[in-house]
Amino acid sequence: MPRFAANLSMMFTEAPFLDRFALAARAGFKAVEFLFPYEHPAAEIAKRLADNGLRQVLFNLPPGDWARGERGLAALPDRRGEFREALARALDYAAALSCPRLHVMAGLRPEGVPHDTLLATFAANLDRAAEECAKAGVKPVIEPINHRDIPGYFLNTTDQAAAIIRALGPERIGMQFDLYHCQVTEGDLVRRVERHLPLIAHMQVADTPGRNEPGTGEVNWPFVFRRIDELGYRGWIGCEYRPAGETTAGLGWFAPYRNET
Ligand SMILES: O=C(O)[C@H](O)C(=O)CO
Ligand SMILES: [Mg+2]
Repeated sequence: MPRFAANLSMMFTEAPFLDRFALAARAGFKAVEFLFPYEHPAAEIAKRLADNGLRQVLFNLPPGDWARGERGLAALPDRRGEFREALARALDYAAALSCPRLHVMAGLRPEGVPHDTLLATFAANLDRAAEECAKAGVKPVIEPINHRDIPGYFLNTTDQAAAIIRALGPERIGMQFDLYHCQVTEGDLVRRVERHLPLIAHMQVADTPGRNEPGTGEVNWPFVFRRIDELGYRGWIGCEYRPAGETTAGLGWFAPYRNET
């Protein structure tokens, strides 16, 4: 059965961030992910994880100035120093939280910079991240993101991500396969999971078109989850969705999987 992790950046937002760990545990989750932990001391988050019997399965490197619209640094040639600092900071938190995956966000395509320059920067930064992460027992992951949610994001399709991962080594870099983004950009979900399965190191889910919980939109999730299980995927699926209403009221979809996490 698939294993689901609560995304504490998008779920349980009825409560302050540090209180969401207990709510996720009470709802039956055994693992969590979120976007960014950096507003809180790592020790504080580690305590919440321990107190609630939760595993941390993923979070993101610092993305630049998120409030100003920045969405990652890794493909930006003039931000390489900042990327190195972001990587070091993320690895400090990953050690404190025993987190096995770090999402390396590529960033938005700057005007007038050739694609090959961005790609070479992304590859060089990922190569460095893979080296540093390997020493810490962490796997960096990259995620294709649809251009409706993040116009201009550098990494957009699963094939683009797969080519980068294969060039750098799938044992060093993994794919963060967000089923929501794949449905928006490419569709053909199950065939794309089958195609990229050897490269997939983390998954995320939200229904389309609203990015709400599974069962609120157009995808037959019981079929997709059953196929993912049949394919032998044993990683985590992060619930990176905006609850349509109160979080626990929307967890009916999770009931068949609750004991698996
Ligand atoms: O938005 C997403 O799907 C990504 O997972 C993310 O980390 C932030 O953009
Ligand atoms: Mg995602």
